[in-house]
Amino acid sequence: MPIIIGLTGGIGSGKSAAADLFAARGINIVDADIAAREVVEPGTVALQAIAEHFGPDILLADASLDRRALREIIFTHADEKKWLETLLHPAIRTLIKQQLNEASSAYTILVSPLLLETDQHTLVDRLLVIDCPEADQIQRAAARDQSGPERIKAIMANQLSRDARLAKADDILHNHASLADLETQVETLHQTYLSLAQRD
Ligand SMILES: CC(C)(COP(=O)(O)OP(=O)(O)OC[C@H]1O[C@@H](n2cnc3c(N)ncnc32)[C@H](O)[C@@H]1O)[C@@H](O)C(=O)NCCC(=O)NCCS
Ligand SMILES: Nc1ncnc2c1ncn2[C@@H]1O[C@H](COP(=O)(O)OP(=O)(O)OP(=O)(O)O)[C@@H](O)[C@H]1O
Repeated sequence: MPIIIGLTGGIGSGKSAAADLFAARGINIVDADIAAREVVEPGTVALQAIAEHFGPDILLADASLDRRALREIIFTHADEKKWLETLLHPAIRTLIKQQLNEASSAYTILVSPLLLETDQHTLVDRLLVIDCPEADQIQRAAARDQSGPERIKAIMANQLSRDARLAKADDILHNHASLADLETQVETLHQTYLSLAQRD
């Protein structure tokens, strides 16, 4: 199996932006946030369990999950977050493993906000952390999600601290400057990973 690079970072740190730059270089990306959406699509057992637990108001008119409503609940009620994670994380892991097995590029990237908070880190060979000042995380995520800074801070409080994440990194992308600057760093790492993949 090709080497798997785990890409993680806090909300709004630039994981998707970095993953897009690796994808543009032909690298297969497995994205835990996308897997997390797939396991709750209409018709899944997980969505049915969520509707039974939180009540039918958690569904939109088209029977899909009201993600904004669930987000409000789980980041203000720790017990409900635990319940949801116990339901979803095993299903997300199974789907991620399946998608990693299907990857065919020289190396593969698993991008996940909770790589270190869950057992997903056991699926990767090397850890790439994307990092930026917390003020940038809050400003970028709030602008992207049309959400208040307090909401973003509440999510950050449920994720590993910046220092704890950096302490575990094999490689770091410093995303405090422009997207062009990020691309320069991605290109350098891409060459490193290609060399590592050839050695394997
Ligand atoms: C609560 C939900 C419905 C909110 O959906 P929404 O579309 O608003 O956000 P999205 O899924 O794009 O997540 C945005 C960001 O929130 C953060 N986040 C999401 N879930 C969690 C969590 N359980 N703990 C900490 N941070 C989280 C991540 O940084 C993520 O990138 C959704 O995030 C969810 O189902 N979370 C539980 C599953 C999970 O843990 N997913 C994370 C990937 S494994
Ligand atoms: N260096 C940068 N300069 C300006 N904007 C940036 C930069 N990096 C990322 N962004 C923007 O900031 C926002 C957050 O980035 P992105 O969505 O990649 O973060 P993420 O880590 O994937 O977040 P999440 O954990 O919520 O999935 C996006 O709108 C993105 O385009």
